[in-house]
Amino acid sequence: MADEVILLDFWPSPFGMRIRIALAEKGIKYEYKEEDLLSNKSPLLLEMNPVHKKVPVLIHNGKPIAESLIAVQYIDEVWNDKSPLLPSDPYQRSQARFWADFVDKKKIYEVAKNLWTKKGEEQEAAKKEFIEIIKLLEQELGDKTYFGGDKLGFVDVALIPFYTWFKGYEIFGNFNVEKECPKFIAWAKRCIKIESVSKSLPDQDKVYDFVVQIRKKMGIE
Ligand SMILES: N[C@@H](CCC(=O)N[C@@H](CS)C(=O)NCC(=O)O)C(=O)O
Repeated sequence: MADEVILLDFWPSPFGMRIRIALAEKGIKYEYKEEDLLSNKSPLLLEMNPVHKKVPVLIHNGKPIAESLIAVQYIDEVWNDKSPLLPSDPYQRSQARFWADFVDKKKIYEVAKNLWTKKGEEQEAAKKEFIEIIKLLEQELGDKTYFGGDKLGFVDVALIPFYTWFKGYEIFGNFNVEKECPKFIAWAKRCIKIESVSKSLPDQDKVYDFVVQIRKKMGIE
């Protein structure tokens, strides 16, 4: 019997984008179910992720896997015959996990939210922190084409979705990431040329319009 794969997601979610890329890398067909997080959470989401009540949730043959980095690793383990995302060497694998975890521990999403929701000192502090995080990632990238080496890997999948939000960060934060971190932007541009990435990510203009809409809802001028 064929696998049943469902992704509960919300289109601008960078966490959901990770799972979309991983599924695309493996060539897995799935049903995409959009959660409208701007209105009520669906009974299905509450049932499938009763602990965090957040998207994304991957549902494989009726069983839920929540938390995007865990779901991406699950995909890599279950469909292990194609496009491995994590290295086979245990040490290299630990390092890939370290840097993907770094992305979440540093809370890029929350730091960046202060770029487009705050002004003055708070916004300046967010800008500084954001650039510091990106510079550390640039160091880790070093001379590699991707974090995964010569092909897309776990850290690339964890990180590239945030690039779709950069237009909003830069316009409302009034700064230019490429000026500060050209190597990072060159990496992002390489990633979005890959088919599994390009077909899984919304374009920056669409996410920017979403940011504008949320700012309006929050009453930010
Ligand atoms: N650590 C989680 C983060 C998921 C997350 O923050 N999802 C957001 C959408 S981008 C959400 O569902 N928010 C709804 C809420 O917080 O109630 C993951 O990696 O999956």
